[in-house]
Amino acid sequence: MASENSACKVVLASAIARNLLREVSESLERLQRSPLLIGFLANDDPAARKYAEWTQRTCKENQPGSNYSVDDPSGVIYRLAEVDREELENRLVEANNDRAIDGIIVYYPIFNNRQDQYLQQIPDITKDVEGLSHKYIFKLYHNERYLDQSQTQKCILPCTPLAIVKILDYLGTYNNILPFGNRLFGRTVTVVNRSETVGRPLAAMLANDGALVYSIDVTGIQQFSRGEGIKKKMHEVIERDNMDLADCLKVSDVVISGVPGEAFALPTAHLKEGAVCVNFSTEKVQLGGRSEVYS
Ligand SMILES: NC(=O)C1=CN([C@@H]2O[C@H](COP(=O)(O)OP(=O)(O)OC[C@H]3O[C@@H](n4cnc5c(N)ncnc54)[C@H](O)[C@@H]3O)[C@@H](O)[C@H]2O)C=CC1
Ligand SMILES: Nc1nc(=O)c2c([nH]1)NC[C@@H]1CN(c3ccc(C(=O)N[C@@H](CCC(=O)O)C(=O)O)cc3)C=[N+]21
Repeated sequence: MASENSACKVVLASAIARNLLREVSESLERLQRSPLLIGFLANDDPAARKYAEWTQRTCKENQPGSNYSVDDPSGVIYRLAEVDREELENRLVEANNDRAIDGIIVYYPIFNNRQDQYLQQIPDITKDVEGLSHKYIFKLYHNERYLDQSQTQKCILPCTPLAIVKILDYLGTYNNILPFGNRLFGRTVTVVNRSETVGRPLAAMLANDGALVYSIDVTGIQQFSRGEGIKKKMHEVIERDNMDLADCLKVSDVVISGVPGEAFALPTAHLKEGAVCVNFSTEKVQLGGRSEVYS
């Protein structure tokens, strides 16, 4: 977050991503063959098309070495499938049965109604790269990190909440003296957004990691936490009708915003000294502003 205050530091996500991309290419090199990711585009949504282009670009950037070629790819191979939305369900079933396909991504919205939730459940869980299968979502909320008893298969987490976790880990918000799964103990976080794709899973993940989280949306404030001394196995949610955004900011070590549109203003005067601020919205956050902007 930019400021003339010299104690402030702006950190770009690209610097954080560099280390992670190295990890990705190292693990790709250990594979017997390059994984194939198929992206299904079945709408005219410009944001979805952009996201499909970004997926393709990221796959190319993850080629080990610089001599990537379509004929000799080594890394993640990406195939874009532009399909009619009425055909999508059958194409997904085919992709599930096709042993050459390792990962499936579907660009939403398709029908922009509950049929999209139905479609989310079609990709096989072993190919669902976005973690949209109900089993993954259930495990996220229930703080179960593995698919199997012997803990060999980690659950897939939604990418934007996971990216924010990685950012906070890089910045030292995770206390690595504590055991994994409890490393946010003692931290207070405000998340301004409670969408089903980002804000709500993020609040749950941070609370499951031990944080006290204030989750803010247009309807009000909820507290996500594992209770006093993080004694509970998974987070619980309590309505916090008595609090406003300023109350949350004053006690938060971390503030995460993701409000769509350009109008949202973060009342920076209420920020705690040394607070870490992350914005995942496509639009910039206005700085300053009144404390009751969320309502
Ligand atoms: N960087 C990334 O990877 C991603 C970025 N985005 C961006 O993040 C933003 C949000 O995306 P979604 O969560 O999908 O949007 P959404 O529209 O589904 O949800 C918006 C959330 O913000 C809350 N909200 C809206 N105005 C508010 C206000 N004034 N005060 C407090 N809460 C308010 C709503 O109640 C809702 O919980 C968009 O700009 C989107 O483009 C979304 C997904 C990934
Ligand atoms: N199954 C599915 N999953 C999605 O995650 C999904 C989707 N369908 N359909 C389309 C929307 C749109 N979307 C965005 C991703 C990044 C930014 C974003 O903000 N990106 C960065 C830049 C990213 C870059 O340049 O690599 C930015 O604009 O600053 C916004 C929006 C995800 N979507």
